[in-house]
Amino acid sequence: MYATETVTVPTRVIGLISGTSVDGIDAALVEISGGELDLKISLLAGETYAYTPALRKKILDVGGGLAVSMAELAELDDAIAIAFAEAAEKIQIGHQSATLIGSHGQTVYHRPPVSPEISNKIQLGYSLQLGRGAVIAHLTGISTVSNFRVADINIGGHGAPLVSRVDAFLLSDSVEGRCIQNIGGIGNVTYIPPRGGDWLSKIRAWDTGPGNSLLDLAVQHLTDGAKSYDQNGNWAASGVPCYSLVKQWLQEDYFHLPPPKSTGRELFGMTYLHQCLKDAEPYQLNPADLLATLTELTVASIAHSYQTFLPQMPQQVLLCGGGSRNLYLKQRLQLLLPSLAVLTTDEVGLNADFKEAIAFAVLAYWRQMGLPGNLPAATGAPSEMLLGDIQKCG
Ligand SMILES: Nc1ncnc2c1ncn2[C@@H]1O[C@H](COP(=O)(O)OP(=O)(O)OP(=O)(O)O)[C@@H](O)[C@H]1O
Ligand SMILES: CC(=O)N[C@H]1[C@@H]2OC[C@@H](O2)[C@@H](O)[C@@H]1O[C@H](C)C(=O)O
Repeated sequence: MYATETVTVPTRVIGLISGTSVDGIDAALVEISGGELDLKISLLAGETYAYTPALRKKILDVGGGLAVSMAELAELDDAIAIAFAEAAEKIQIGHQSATLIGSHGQTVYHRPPVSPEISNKIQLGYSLQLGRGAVIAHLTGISTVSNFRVADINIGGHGAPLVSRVDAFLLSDSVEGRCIQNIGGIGNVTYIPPRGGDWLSKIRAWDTGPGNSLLDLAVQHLTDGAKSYDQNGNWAASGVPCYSLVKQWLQEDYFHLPPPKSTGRELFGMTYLHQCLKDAEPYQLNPADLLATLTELTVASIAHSYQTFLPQMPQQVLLCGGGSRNLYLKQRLQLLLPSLAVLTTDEVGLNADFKEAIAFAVLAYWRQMGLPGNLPAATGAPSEMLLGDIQKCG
């Protein structure tokens, strides 16, 4: 991989994503300049716009395997695109208009590829993000890049994680080695050695496994849907983890699979939680202990993956995503990784809540400039690719 520097005029770009938590559309209005090594961003506005409860339920049902007709699927695709276009309109209020949108859309299905090392029946991956770019472009009048994962998947990659190339150019440091750890519904990491020499070729990235997905589902289960998550991890903090269960759960095949690898709610979803609840029955855990144990699984799977798959331990872990607001989880991760400083990306100047939305703004900007968006070491693709379809407007 080689990297470019480019003289550019700052471009105003909107990044949009709804992640695996399906908690709403993250929108970031960003001013971007430079190419790769000289990439610069300035976040002008960031907001999360909740889906209507009906739309959220439909997305979770379809993502969870509910059979729908093709007409219903098309209707859902359009409804998501309309919600994304509304988010793009709202985030610009009080600001100069953007000239480009990068929209990740809503993942409703993700199947990693089957590689020759795993089976002789090779199979390309499949990843479906709803919320067509064409509808967003027509409604907003702004050229829209979408469908980011397909080009990487079509040549054998996982199509994820895609934020890693952006992490590399926005969050590398000349002295400290860093792990950028997103804790959304699913967790992912980008390992970045200190800048210099052949640092780019040493970057590694993969999906670490569950982020908040099992925790959120457990909270909903324990409160009969009255609560959707454990704020700041307060409930879990009042419990005690059951280490025998954590040890048993860490035997999950996914945690032992070498990177590149990706996953989703298809694995770490409702069926998985039900199995965890069944495994927990003999221990008669109270709700707080159960949440503490599931939190421990998230942090232990992250720490285990660093110890197993990183070429070298970094000096810092920079957390981002909603899980970075879970103080108990952060504290537990620090205990498991005592030699590293566990911080958030906010502490190095990049908003931890909107990093993914910012990343898709940058990916759209690179697409427009003709620069690649994937990192083969992260996705397993054999080469760098231009990512996303451009839907021009006007
Ligand atoms: N203050 C908080 N305390 C504890 N947990 C929080 C807090 N704020 C957010 N979260 C957790 O973060 C989750 C949302 O995280 P985020 O928006 O990063 O996920 P996502 O982007 O949908 O997922 P992914 O990165 O997998 O696509 C919530 O569902 C909740 O579990
Ligand atoms: C298929 C899909 O949407 N995957 C997400 C998901 O959420 C976290 C993890 O799993 C991740 O790697 C990926 O998203 C981020 C934005 C990425 O591609 O970098």
